[in-house]
Amino acid sequence: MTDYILSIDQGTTSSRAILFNRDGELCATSQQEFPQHFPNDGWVEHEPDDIWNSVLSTCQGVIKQHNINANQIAAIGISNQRETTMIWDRTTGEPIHRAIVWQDRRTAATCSELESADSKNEQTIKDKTGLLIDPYFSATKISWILDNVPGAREKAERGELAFGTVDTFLIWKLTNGASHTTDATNAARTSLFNIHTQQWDDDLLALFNVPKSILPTVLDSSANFGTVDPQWFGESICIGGVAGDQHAALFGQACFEAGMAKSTYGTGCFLMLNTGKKALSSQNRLLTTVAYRLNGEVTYALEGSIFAAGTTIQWLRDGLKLIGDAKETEALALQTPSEHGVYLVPAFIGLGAPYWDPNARGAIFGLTRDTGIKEIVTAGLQSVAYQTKDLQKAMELDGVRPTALRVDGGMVANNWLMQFLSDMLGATVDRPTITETSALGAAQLAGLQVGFYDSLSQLSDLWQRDRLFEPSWAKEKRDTYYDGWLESIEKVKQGETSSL
Ligand SMILES: Nc1ncnc2c1ncn2[C@@H]1O[C@H](COP(=O)(O)OP(=O)(O)O)[C@@H](O)[C@H]1O
Ligand SMILES: O=P(O)(O)OC[C@H](O)CO
Repeated sequence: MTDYILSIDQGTTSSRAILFNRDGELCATSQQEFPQHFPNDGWVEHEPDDIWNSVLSTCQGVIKQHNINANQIAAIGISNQRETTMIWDRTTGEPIHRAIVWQDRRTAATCSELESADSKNEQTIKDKTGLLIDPYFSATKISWILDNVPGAREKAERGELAFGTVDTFLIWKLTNGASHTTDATNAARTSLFNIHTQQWDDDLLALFNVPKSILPTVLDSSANFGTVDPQWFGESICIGGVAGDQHAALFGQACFEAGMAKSTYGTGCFLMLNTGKKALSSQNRLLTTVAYRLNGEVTYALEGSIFAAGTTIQWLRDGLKLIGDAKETEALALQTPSEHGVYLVPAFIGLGAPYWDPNARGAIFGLTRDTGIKEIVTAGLQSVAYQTKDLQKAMELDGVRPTALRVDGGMVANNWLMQFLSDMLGATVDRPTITETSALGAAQLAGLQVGFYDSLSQLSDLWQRDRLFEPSWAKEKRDTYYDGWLESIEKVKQGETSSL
């Protein structure tokens, strides 16, 4: 009897393995952080071996911890940090460069050149991929590796190299090189995939100078991605579900109806709204993306991507040493007078949606002689809610308003922040019992593939509320707070970007 799904959640700062049972209950979890490398200003890299070893040991860890045999695992699901780019040798399996992480800004100049080379480029990319021109996405990272690792481009032209986002790399490793695949959600974040035709796009490959031979095969999010080599867990297990972590979280939050939205507060913050079978094109610099693809049928989403959420708390802890633990932020915020007037704009690596300004940098405004640790920490928490408000406003300008906002990620444990978020949005904020929704979504996608589950409505029924936060502020109060944020944003912007 196979009783479990093993879910891998490979995130930006840590890898997690979680065992779920048929009822979607979390049975065991193991997590391992790994080093971040910052070799140059704005560069962020991961060592592929660190990613692989942390995934392997956390998977082996949960199997041992829950004292099960690997033959009790029906399938494996993978949810992963998106856009992060790896290229390896097809024969040896050796990466030819460290992974270039989604946060990395080294290709900012390449992106500006692409924009100025031809005014049509931005529109072409937007029409085909739903994305903007930004170093965030994989395409310019791939080209950078091919141009900067000696001999790489020639090898790629000869078909000797393989590209993958983290999902593809893990599938390759787990199957011992037998499967070079990805799913439609991950492909949709490369800038090379046409989200309407669901094909790698020759025009985009030419524009970004990427040879087709290095690309993986794109499958549904629930599909047979290959069989895990028995050397890793002692059994052959099917990899049945794969999705980028934000897409997996939308799925794990059971946002299956158009209008339903989730917002994940981890390292960054990503708000995704299900738009159904319609790929809604934003006029306010939000992204159009594949929510998930099942049986060849695509469900689309509108996404707002914020680069700094939990990162801000980590910076307050590790950089400024104002706190010893992220949990302390809640008690400090509770002690802070509400009219403190401090705004912290965490544009550490520029601003993401809806501003998309890679050159903006962070700042703290409104300091007085009274300002202390608690005001700065509170302003850090509030910046997360203000940025979500920016996304809500952009969505409203695009004519959509989430019917429900379900939240997840490490930061949602903070009740003060969730209440402030609800007050700032003027909307209810719904927190589920399982906040490991990326892992849950990947497990459910895998479970659908192997018959563990048979319908989306069955999965909807498994979703359970922990707590609903309701807005308590009058509009005037909300506007006063938010206006101060918008003024602060205007002061840090460097480029010609959108204004809200
Ligand atoms: N109680 C809390 N209040 C505020 N932030 C928190 C709290 N607990 C955790 N965090 C922040 O949440 C982040 C971790 O969330 P997680 O979803 O695990 O991130 P990721 O998957 O991106 O690595 C960290 O940046 C941490 O600082
Ligand atoms: O690792 P996370 O959870 O911060 O997610 C990263 C995103 O997928 C980047 O697009």
